[in-house]
Order: sequence, then structure tokens, then C-alpha cells
Amino acid sequence: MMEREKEARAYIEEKGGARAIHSLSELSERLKEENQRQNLVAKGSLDHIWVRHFADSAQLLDHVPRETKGPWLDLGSGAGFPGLVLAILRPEIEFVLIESRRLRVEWLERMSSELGLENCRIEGCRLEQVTTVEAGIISARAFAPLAKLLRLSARFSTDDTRWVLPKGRSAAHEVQELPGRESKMFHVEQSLTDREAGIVVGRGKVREKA
Ligand SMILES: C[S@@+](CC[C@H](N)C(=O)[O-])C[C@H]1O[C@@H](n2cnc3c(N)ncnc32)[C@H](O)[C@@H]1O
Repeated sequence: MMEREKEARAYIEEKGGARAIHSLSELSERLKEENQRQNLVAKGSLDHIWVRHFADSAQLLDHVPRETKGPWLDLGSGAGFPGLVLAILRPEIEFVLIESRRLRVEWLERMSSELGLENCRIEGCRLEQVTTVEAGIISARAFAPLAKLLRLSARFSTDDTRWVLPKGRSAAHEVQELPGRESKMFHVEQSLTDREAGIVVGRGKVREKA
């Protein structure tokens, strides 16, 4: 279990090297400033950004085979978790961060530009309005209950789509509650940053109607 900021930094450095550490240090400073203007993340998490947001996002890479191709869709990116962190760590993958709230969209656009993330596009609208693309990977943290999340994003999935969905404490229960075929498509992996949380992981096409 990763509980200390120092451990989280080392874990991320192993994944993205000094370049990623530099970009994330900048993101951390900017997030602390911006959080005084808009409520991007819980105030109590600002002293633990490397564990609670950066490593929590980066760990999704442990569940996606290295050769998997994008585009990587991150639904309801908010402050940029996990999307911005992953775009920093995997510059060769095309990321699409979907977020509907205007101030958050502006923040994501600013950070993507300031961090020089040429692989990162922001869709500033509701997910329901995004043009259908075939996603290689779909992530979403704290976006919607699993069944609803799958219905809303089904049209982006193909037989090869990888799903990585941090789901907190309700992960196993939410998978069990899915219709039969889908409950078999997904399993739960233990989170490295919260001993009680799970990440719903799966592969394949989800039907738009269960
Ligand atoms: C609880 S926040 C989580 C943000 C981020 N993923 C995180 O974990 O820190 C959920 C985000 O999803 C966005 N959102 C909710 N419904 C949406 C929709 N239908 N389309 C696009 N964004 C949506 C909200 O504006 C909000 O920023």
C-alpha cells in the first residue's frame, strides 16, 4: 500500500522518469493555486496530492498492456484525474478528456497547453454530445455509478476496448449488480493508494442497452 508522498513520487518516476516528475510538480503547484478559485479537489487532499491524485491516477497503467493503442477517453476529468496525469506519462497515446463544467474545461485547456501536452485534447461538453469514436481505452474516476457509466459510454467501445474504472469501496458490489454478460466482462483489482478501494478492469464491447 502506498501511503507516503515520497513513495508515490518514486512510483511515478519509475513510470515516467524525471520529465514526468517535473510536469507533475508544476501541476501540483498550479492545482493548489487554482483550488482557491474553484473547488477542483477536496481541500484535505491538497497535502497528499502525489498519493491521492497522481499515483491514484498513474496506477491505472498497471492494468493496461503497454502495446494498447488509443484514443484513451477519460470521462468527467474534472481537475484532470486521471486524464492529465496519464497524458503526461504516456505521450505516445492520444488522450481525449471529456468535461462539461466550463471553469474546469478552461483549467484543463490551460494546463494541457502550459505542460505542452500535444497528445491531449479537451472535449468541453457533456459526454452525451461527444461524437462517437472507437476508444482503445476508457477511464473514469468518480464519474457515475458503474451501470450508468457503461450505458453512457457503450457507443465508444469495441471488442478490444480496455476499461479502467477506479470505483472506491463499492467496486465489487457494482460489478455484481451488472447484467450477466457484463458482470463476467469485468473484475476488480485492488487499489495501491487506498486499501479499501477497487479498480474495475475489463475488456470488450458494452451494449448500449443491457
Ligand atoms: C466528481 S467529479 C470527478 C472528477 C475527476 N475525475 C476526479 O476524480 O477528480 C465528476 C466530474 O464529471 C463531470 N461530469 C459529470 N457528468 C458529466 C457528463 N455527462 N459529461 C461530461 N462531464 C460530466 C463533472 O463536471 C465533474 O467535473
